Amino acid sequence: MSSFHPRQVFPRRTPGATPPQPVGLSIYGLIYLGIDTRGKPVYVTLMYRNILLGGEPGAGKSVALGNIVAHAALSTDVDLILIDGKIVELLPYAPVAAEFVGNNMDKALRVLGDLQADLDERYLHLARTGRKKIVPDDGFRAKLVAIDELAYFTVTIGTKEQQEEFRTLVRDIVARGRAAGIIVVAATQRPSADIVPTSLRDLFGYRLAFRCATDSSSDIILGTGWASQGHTAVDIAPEALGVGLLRAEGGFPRRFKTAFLNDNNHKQIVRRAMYLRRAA
Ligand SMILES: Nc1ncnc2c1ncn2[C@@H]1O[C@H](COP(=O)(O)OP(=O)(O)OP(=O)(O)O)[C@@H](O)[C@H]1O
Repeated sequence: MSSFHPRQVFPRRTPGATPPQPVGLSIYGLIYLGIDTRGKPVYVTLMYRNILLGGEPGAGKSVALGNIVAHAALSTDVDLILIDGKIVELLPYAPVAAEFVGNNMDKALRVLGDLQADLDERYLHLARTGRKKIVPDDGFRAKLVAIDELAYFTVTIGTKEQQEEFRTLVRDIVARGRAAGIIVVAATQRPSADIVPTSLRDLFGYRLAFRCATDSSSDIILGTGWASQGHTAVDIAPEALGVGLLRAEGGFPRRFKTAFLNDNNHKQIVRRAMYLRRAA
């Protein structure tokens, strides 16, 4: 499995040497998220998984989401579907996205509807071949769906019916997508039971809680009972931007700080991703 290393994406050039072949990352590889309290790197593997990010406004969700989207952009084996109610967070990646949705409920529903139809086709293929998950040889490309601010589409914009339709589509894509090579990365600054009901939360293999106002909000992301065992995102200091608790399926929450890519880093990554994707 490949892990992110700047040399891999920006290979060293020797004057006069044959230019190196462009080398991208892979969505099947490890995705670098940051560094833990013992100084160890923290990675996630998102293929066949989903990740939920929650926490107070300004706690670091978009930065973490940006790290994941950056890795996916540099991975030529995945298509990006970006749904960003705030528009500005993911907009820099629009040039390398298969779909970019801003604050537009109709478009969000259309894009999610298309994903659901794609999902049906993938499951039909799995049924025909008698297998349980899509592999690269099946000819279906992996897709990464990043949603920045779930609540924006489930309580703020659109009609009640549209919000319900959005919820239903997201739940189906999260539930069935992992085996079919469709990954969902969803963020919310409102970790409450109406935005993230337990039945939806439990479908996410990875949960990442940034600073939360209450133990119950922290538990809504990490899972019921963790706060009472001392694992709560409430005790993250307000000034500890980018510090969060990451829990992988069946594991203990692990405290770490996300890597930080500034606007210029993102611009460079998008340029590189455009080049890699053209060459692929
Ligand atoms: N790992 C980090 N290292 C340094 N600074 C960080 C880190 N993570 C976040 N920050 C700082 O905190 C600010 C807010 O982070 P971010 O936009 O990710 O928050 P958010 O949780 O997405 O907020 P909102 O819900 O309001 O969108 C960033 O602009 C950045 O200045």
